[in-house]
Amino acid sequence: MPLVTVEEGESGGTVTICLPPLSEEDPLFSEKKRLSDARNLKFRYQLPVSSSTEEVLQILDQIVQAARILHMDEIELYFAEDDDGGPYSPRNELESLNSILIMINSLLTGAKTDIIQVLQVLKSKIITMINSVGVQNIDEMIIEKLDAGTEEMLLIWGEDHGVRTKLKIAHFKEAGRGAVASEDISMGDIALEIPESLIISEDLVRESDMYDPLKQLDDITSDTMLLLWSMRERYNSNSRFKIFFDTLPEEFNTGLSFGVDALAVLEGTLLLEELLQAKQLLRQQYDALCPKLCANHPKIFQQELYTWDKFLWACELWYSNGMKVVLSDGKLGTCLVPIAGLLNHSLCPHILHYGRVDQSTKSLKFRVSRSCKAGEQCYLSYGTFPGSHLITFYGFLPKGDNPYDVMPLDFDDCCNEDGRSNEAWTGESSRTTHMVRGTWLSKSDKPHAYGLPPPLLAHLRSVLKGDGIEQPPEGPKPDIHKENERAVLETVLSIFNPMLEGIGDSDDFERDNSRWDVKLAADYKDLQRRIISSVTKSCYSGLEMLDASA
Ligand SMILES: C[S@@+](CC[C@H](N)C(=O)[O-])C[C@H]1O[C@@H](n2cnc3c(N)ncnc32)[C@H](O)[C@@H]1O
Repeated sequence: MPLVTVEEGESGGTVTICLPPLSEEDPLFSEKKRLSDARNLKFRYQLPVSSSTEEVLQILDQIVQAARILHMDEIELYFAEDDDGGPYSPRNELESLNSILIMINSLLTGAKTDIIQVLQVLKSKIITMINSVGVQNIDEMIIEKLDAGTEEMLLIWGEDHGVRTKLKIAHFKEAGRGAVASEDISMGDIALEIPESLIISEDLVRESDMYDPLKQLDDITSDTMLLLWSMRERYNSNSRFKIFFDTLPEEFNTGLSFGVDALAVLEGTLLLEELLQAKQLLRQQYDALCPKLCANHPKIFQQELYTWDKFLWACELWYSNGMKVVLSDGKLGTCLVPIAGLLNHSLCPHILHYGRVDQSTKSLKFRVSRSCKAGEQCYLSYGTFPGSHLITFYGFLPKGDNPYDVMPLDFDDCCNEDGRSNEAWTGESSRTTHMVRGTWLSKSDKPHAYGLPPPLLAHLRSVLKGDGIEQPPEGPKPDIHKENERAVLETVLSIFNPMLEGIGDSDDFERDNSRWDVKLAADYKDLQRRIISSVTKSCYSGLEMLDASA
């Protein structure tokens, strides 16, 4: 789906700028519409060519606010406060600003002289804004060494097979290998291009002798077939991808490999349960598949290549390096993409979209959405994941404030006593799942916002008031009743105070000398403690404020 469509209109000395209208097919349509209406934002703007720079920038501010709403995801929308026009997250900001830049560039092509000036003012401001997203959000890693042995050979192999790159490989203290710009890469440029023929995809299993026995199994997915294929290919000295397999780590260090000490540190967190369940599921999958395949087809599935440890290694490989790609035949699948698999993740990435093979060039292009200077690490976005997911499947916590680090809250009371659901503001059945995140991320100045998400407050206010009708979080000012407010804050405290007790005080061991998993588990627990304490502190300040205004 194109992010932006361009409609140029010029009548009577006006430039018309159209953002794509909100689509009713967007599952978040009604909430985005409500928010844009509440803020009086439009998706079509008219700029007189005679406008002063100040006037142009004022309209641009409105355009940017509207684009931010268009590009909001569910979490950003859930936490959006009515007095905060953004930015909401580096991802949302980069998407929004890039979509406007694409539109302006397209308007500039063939524009008449009088409108070029207005468009240039817009363009230069947008470029400044994009650059400042990087400056404000990036936390650089420390390069340990640039020269990278086998990785260098992987790059040479790639270039011999049609890879084009403006990246070289470096080692970083915090993240192992990563990619660094070997020259200045400008916004919109392609940092890396991988021919489709180098992508490890389902087709390779279909072409192999494994396909016959595998396709006879019930319920086996293409992803699992490919995982089993990679377990053997890893040791195939004649593999076309030998150099790729040779550069893979011996150990992946994801949450799936946490030892007992690390798991003990996680006591009191939801992550402990998640990790144990994920591992148990993998073990069940292994037991159901590998022993039988090895017994029935010993020539194809050699027992020594299909041990539990090797299966777990392959799972970690696919979880931490797999990319969802739409191939040129239109099929979507999880693939391994040599060289691209060396890019690290950032909350403020350079590369946001990379999942579709270009039909005309039959290659996967990694285009930067913000510039990357020579020598800077070039980052990818792995997705909008909370820390628990990144630890489980990738084995790290990103630096900086992660807006997707949310704690879910399930409420049973989705309906009123008479059984009506609360459809007043959502237009859909009411949420049963709410969430919180660190209240330091809230930018609202409203006295009754408490740093908590508007839908959660609306839900609790209505449930505790007893009328069961939720106020639209962005709608007319909610009626503030002090006793109701107190009850809301006390309810939140009654959930989070026991959690804080359960998680306990900060572990007082020497982290720097601990194993990687124990240190990571302790960092995760600190983060959870910080989020929970921010919620309880905000509630206590809210209660104090209510007392003071009594
Ligand atoms: C796709 S690979 C990237 C290349 C990887 N650094 C390597 O040396 O093979 C994903 C892995 O890189 C590491 N990684 C990626 N982004 C990171 C980050 N921001 N901080 C720490 N580690 C990161 C994690 O170990 C993750 O599982």
